[in-house]
Amino acid sequence: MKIYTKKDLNEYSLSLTYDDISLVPKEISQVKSRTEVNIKSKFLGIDLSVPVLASPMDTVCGIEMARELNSLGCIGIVNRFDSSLEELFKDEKSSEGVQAVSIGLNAEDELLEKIAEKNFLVCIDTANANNAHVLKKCEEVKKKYNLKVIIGNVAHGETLTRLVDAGADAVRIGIGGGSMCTTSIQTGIGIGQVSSLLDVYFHREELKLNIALIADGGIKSPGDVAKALAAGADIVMLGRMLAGTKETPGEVIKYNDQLWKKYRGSASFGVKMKGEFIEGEETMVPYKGPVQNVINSISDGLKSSMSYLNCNSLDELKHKDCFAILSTSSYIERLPKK
Ligand SMILES: NC(=O)C1=CN([C@@H]2O[C@H](COP(=O)(O)OP(=O)(O)OC[C@H]3O[C@@H](n4cnc5c(N)ncnc54)[C@H](OP(=O)(O)O)[C@@H]3O)[C@@H](O)[C@H]2O)C=CC1
Ligand SMILES: Nc1nc2c(ncn2[C@@H]2O[C@H](COP(=O)(O)O)[C@@H](O)[C@H]2O)c(=O)[nH]1
Repeated sequence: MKIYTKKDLNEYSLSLTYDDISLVPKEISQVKSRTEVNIKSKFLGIDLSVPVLASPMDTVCGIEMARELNSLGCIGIVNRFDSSLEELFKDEKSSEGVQAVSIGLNAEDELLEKIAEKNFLVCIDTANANNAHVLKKCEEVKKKYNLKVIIGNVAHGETLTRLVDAGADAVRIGIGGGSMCTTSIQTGIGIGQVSSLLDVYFHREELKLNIALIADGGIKSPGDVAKALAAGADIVMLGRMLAGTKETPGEVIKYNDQLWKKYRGSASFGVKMKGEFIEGEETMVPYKGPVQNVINSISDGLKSSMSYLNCNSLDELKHKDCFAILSTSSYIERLPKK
């Protein structure tokens, strides 16, 4: 069987996603215990214990989630759709423990000044970073307020230099791959998440650009987190994996003797409240309890993956370069059976 490097995968004829690839352990690991594996990193100057960002969706990240993730050594980006941003600036105490917020293209100076006072990380939350108006907003936020800026999304690395020139510090990679996403069905846009990530990764490396890469959408398990980081992401952005946890905004609902919480796309009817350009769905997900359980499971899975691959740091994982492409049967074989 061929062992693929990132470059091989990037040149593969078909677009690939997480379920198409696997990591291959092929050397003697020197790791004595998974507890010793170091998964610490820095993202735009912030120290992380686990390289996870919560997506700025209204059923994923409000103030409570952002605070809890901060205390767990991750980052939660407060969403722009509900009343969270208003609450955040109510008084001095309300923004304690929060590090990042999202804004739309129409964000005004009044809001940006408050954000700048707190020196928050700003995510310009749009579907398409390859848009002149998004780049203009990015330039404005950088020039006027000199904040760290995340923009997105992109599916390909072709325009990466333009994003960097506009001042972007990080980019969300992935169009059409989110679990609530109907963009591909509605528009025919988007490729597999792994191929998107690799393409942007190689553009960054070849052009020696200084921009952090966020693998955003389609990550379903700690194993997918490991694959995304091995494929070149600096951090992963999660929606579905964090949805349903105690700290997400929204009520816990009892139905058929089971507990549920709502999860919906930012371009769903429920968020937009008008029937134009709907590119997202809405669902109920089982209640999962504290988000700490999810983060612990990601931390364990990632450390274990790195131990198999003889990696002691995330930087080593990024340079491991040992992937397989899975046949459909070998993908199915790897799933637990009843
Ligand atoms: N990762 C992904 O694949 C996607 C993610 N999303 C998420 O949903 C959120 C809400 O999306 P949505 O309200 O549709 O749009 P955005 O919030 O991204 O809209 C940003 C602005 O861009 C304009 N625009 C022009 N062309 C497009 C386009 N092709 N897609 C989207 N906007 C466009 C919009 O105006 P007008 O509406 O008048 O055109 C709007 O003024 C996004 O912020 C993003 O987080 C949405 C779609 C895809
Ligand atoms: N096309 C759409 N994409 C959306 C929408 N809302 C969010 N998103 C994207 O999905 C990820 C989360 O993905 P998941 O697989 O972890 O659930 C999020 O960060 C956005 O990039 C939407 O309505 N339409």
